[in-house]
Amino acid sequence: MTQDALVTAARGVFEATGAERIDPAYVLPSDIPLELSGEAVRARLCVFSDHRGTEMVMRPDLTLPVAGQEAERRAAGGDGAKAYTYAARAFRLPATDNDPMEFTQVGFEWFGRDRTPEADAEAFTLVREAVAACDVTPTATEMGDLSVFPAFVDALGLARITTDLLKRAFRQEGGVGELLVAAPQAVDADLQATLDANGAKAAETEFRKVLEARGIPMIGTRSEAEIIAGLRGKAAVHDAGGVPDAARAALSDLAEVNCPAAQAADVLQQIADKHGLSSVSSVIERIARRMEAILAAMPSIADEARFRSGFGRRFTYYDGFVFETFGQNLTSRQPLASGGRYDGLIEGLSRSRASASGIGGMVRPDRILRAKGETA
Ligand SMILES: N[C@@H](Cc1c[nH]c[nH+]1)C(=O)O
Repeated sequence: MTQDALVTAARGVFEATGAERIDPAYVLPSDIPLELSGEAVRARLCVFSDHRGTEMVMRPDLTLPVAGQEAERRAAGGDGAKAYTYAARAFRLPATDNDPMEFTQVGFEWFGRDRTPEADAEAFTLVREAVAACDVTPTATEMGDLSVFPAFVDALGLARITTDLLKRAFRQEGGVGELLVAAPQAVDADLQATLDANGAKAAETEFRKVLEARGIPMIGTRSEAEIIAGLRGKAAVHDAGGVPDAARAALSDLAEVNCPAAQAADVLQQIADKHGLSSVSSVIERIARRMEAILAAMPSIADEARFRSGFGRRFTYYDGFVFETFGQNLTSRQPLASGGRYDGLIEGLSRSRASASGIGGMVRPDRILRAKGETA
């Protein structure tokens, strides 16, 4: 199959559901993708300035502009359940030699449907139908659920600042490992003025002085405000003597979860029982029901899918089920299909003028071609 034939095949699967075709804005103000992409994607955004010097960005995926358009529609009074489908170009700076800067994603986004585990399963199996229509054999699937870590943290009953810090750290590259050491390091002395500064602007000024004194340029993908918030949290946790032992033990067990997806609910339940965290049971129940529905529709997935507690940070907008599917000739950073749930995105993009559940998924025909050992 040529790449065009793959696009047609995948698109046919999504259009057969009755979803509306959409081709939203190519160019977005950069603040939206900057906030909502995880660090891995953020570093790869194609950014430029318009005539006023405002930073703009080429859409790094379709979920963001489709959700942006849907947020506008809902903020203007539109409602109901909506399903969209696209076969459209997205843009990211290549992470490897053989990755293109511009590529096609064929996918769908559903808004305003019930937030059920059965809907998660339906979205997953629809993506897999598109993969099957492309006649490629997946080699592996990774699953995760971004509501698990926050639920465990909440169940631990920690001080608010520690809870916030842990949740934020989970979303960042490197994860929470650094926070789970027994005796956390104090924040360096030269950063004290930043911590003591009054107000965000003053803190940023102090922070820039430290960077200058140390000769460090701001080249990372985290903003100054984010770094300072992280420093504040770390200092507070250090002052409090670190994350309490019982919480560290529970979160360390959680961080290690990497098992066949069909066992995920049981494995998580054992950790919850061991550490006496009964309030996570509804999240676990949801994972069990979702997997049951996926297995009922696709029994063969049992051998292919794994569940990892730390999985799913590529986009910050995900807040529930997430998955990626891989094939031959692709690295672990090059899924040929992926998707997930983002129930908070419409509310975020509309600045709370609207809210609606969201879930979607897509396939990448260029990678499917590679997985099949064919060239464009
Ligand atoms: N936009 C995601 C895939 C997705 C679609 N809908 C939900 N998730 C990506 O590019 O990886």
